[in-house]
Amino acid sequence: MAKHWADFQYEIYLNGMTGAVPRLPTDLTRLEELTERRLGPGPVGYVAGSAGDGSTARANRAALDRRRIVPRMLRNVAERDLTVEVLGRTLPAPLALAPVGVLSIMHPEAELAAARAAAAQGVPFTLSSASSTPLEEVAAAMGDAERWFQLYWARDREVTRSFLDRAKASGFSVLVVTLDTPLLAWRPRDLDQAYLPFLHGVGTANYFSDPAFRAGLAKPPHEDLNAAVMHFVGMFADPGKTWPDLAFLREHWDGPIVLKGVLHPDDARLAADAGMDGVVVSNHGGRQVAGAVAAADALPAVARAVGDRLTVLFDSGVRTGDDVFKALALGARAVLLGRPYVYGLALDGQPGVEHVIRCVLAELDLTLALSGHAVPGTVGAGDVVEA
Ligand SMILES: Cc1cc2nc3c(=O)[nH]c(=O)nc-3n(C[C@H](O)[C@H](O)[C@H](O)COP(=O)(O)O)c2cc1C
Ligand SMILES: O=C(O)C(=O)c1ccccc1
Repeated sequence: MAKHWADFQYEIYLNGMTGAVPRLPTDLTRLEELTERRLGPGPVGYVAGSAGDGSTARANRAALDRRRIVPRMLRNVAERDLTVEVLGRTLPAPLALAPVGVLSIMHPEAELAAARAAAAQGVPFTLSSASSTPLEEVAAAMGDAERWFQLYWARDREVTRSFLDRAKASGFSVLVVTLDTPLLAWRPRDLDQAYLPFLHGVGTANYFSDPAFRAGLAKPPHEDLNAAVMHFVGMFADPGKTWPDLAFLREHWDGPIVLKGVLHPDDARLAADAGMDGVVVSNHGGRQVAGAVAAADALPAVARAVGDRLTVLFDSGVRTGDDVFKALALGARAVLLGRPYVYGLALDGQPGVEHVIRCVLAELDLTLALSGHAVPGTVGAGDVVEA
């Protein structure tokens, strides 16, 4: 019998009767405010903030809220199984942790705590290129648990090639190439606080430890931090890239490649034509293009265009289990969870991230069951309406 994630519900009730309450609330939408109280406005501003006036981040939420689930009855949901096949591997649920850089601004154990939490729950962890911890250390903390590597596609080919080699050698299976951040967007909240973590060297661990990156420096990073940071700023992303450049990545990465930040169906078709394995329909949590289409509004057309050729993943605005359900109904095979786990990390390290994962999946399990689904695969367009 498959694991019932919903059992977490009675675990909380029964523990609560003996006076043991969860250290974090089960309403995950409260975590941002709690984190702000704990850490102050700079770090939380960076995580919670978005591009421009914040309209894209709000649109992400509105697009999910506007979809309403239409539950079906009497369909035998006694035995449920949230397992899904994604990119050739079996995941315990249609969920992975999204790549989030600079996690040390949230918690001293940063990516190590988040990766251990994901591993403990069996959920894939996606490590950002801009992690605060070198990828080899994160891999070592994960045993043989499923891990994906997010690539910021550097201007410098040798650095990119070195990252791919290192990620491969450290057992990262899926390459997630982020396309929507060739430049950092206009982010007023960070501008007004003059708060940008990587200008202090945070989130540069993979670069500063990389032989190909260091070859471009006159002095090692610890001797001239400013020069190393400016070298990073000038090369970690490349606005000059075009679709034919993907051949280089396809040539140097044997496993699945997923393009993150696709919103237009034609871009999804180009991804398939370039030999990619999947896309993440995402607007980077509203952090890149102010005024962009909500990710959930873009999802159905992308799924219709390439759903039979590519694995379609989704992020941007997912906060609860019912959001995951809605994403499945709109055409996603699985969902990446972003900010909620980052707040769980800030508030309680590894246990905080595990709490967030377990809450989302318990709620998803219950939403599926109460809507008439024993498995994610039966969820479809007919299960939601647009209100
Ligand atoms: C603080 C922060 C840092 C992020 N860093 C990265 C990153 O390094 N690479 C990347 O591909 N996406 C990054 N993202 C975007 C996430 O992967 C994801 O697309 C986004 O958080 C989804 O939106 P949501 O958190 O509102 O659900 C970052 C997001 C946040 C909030
Ligand atoms: O802040 C972000 O959204 C992001 O993607 C990023 C980019 C560079 C370094 C760290 C995070």
